[in-house]
Amino acid sequence: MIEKEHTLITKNFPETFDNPLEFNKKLDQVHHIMETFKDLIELCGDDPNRNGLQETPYRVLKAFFEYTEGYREDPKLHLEKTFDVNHKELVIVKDIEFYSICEHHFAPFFGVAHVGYIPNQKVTGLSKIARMVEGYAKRFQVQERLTTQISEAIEEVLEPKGTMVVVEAKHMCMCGRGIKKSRASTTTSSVRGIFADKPEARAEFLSLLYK
Ligand SMILES: Nc1nc2c(ncn2[C@@H]2O[C@H](COP(=O)(O)OP(=O)(O)OP(=O)(O)O)[C@@H](O)[C@H]2O)c(=O)[nH]1
Ligand SMILES: [Zn+2]
Repeated sequence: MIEKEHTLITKNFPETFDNPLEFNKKLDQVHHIMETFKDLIELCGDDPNRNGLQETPYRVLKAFFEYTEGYREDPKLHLEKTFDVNHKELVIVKDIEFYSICEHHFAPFFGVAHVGYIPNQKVTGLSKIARMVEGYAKRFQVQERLTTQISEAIEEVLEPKGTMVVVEAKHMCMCGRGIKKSRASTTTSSVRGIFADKPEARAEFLSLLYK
C-alpha cells in the first residue's frame, strides 16, 4: 500500500521528488485522507475492511487526482503555440466534451463546450482549444466560472477580435439527489469583444452552432 501511495504523490506532484519535506507533507495528507474515507464508509453504514471496500479509499483518492488534474497546469499555455494563418473570420470548435466536478457537492457535471473566436493575427491549433477546456474542467467548478475561464483564456492569449463560448451540461447533483430533475440541463455563455458589441456576430455564431 505504501508503495502505491508514493507513486500517487510522485505522479501528481513531481516537484516533490527532490524535496523530502514537501513529499512527507503530501504523504501525511494522503494517509490522513485515506483514514477519513474509511470513517466515511463506516459512518454511512458499511464495513471499510470488507473485501470490496478495502482499497476504495485509495481508489477514490486516485480518481480525485484525475478529476482535478487541471490544478496542476496552466491551461492557457496550450494556446500559446500559434500559427501564422491569414484568417479573419469566425473559427468555431464545437462539441468539446468535458467532465467536471461540481464544487458544491463533488458530484460530476458534464457536457460540451462550443468555443468560437475571430482571430486578429494569432490562430492556435484546434486541439489546443480542447486541451485548454480540459484543463479548466478538471477542477472543482461551477459551470459559470468554467465558461468565463475558457473565454478569458482565449482573450488573453490570442487577443482576438472577439470570443464567444457556450457550455451545455448536465449536473449529477440535480439528478440522483436533491431536486432529482434528471432531464434538466444548463446552458451558459460568455461573450467578449465583437460578440459583446454586435448582436449580428452572436447570431452568426449561434446559426453555425445550431444549424
Ligand atoms: N450556479 C450554479 N449552481 C450550481 C452549479 N452546480 C451546482 N449548483 C447549485 O449549487 C446549489 C447549492 O445549494 P445549497 O442550498 O447550498 O445546497 P443543497 O442543500 O445541497 O441544495 P439542493 O441541491 O437544492 O438540495 C444548488 O442549488 C445546486 O444546484 C453550477 O455549476 N452553477
Ligand atoms: Zn452540485
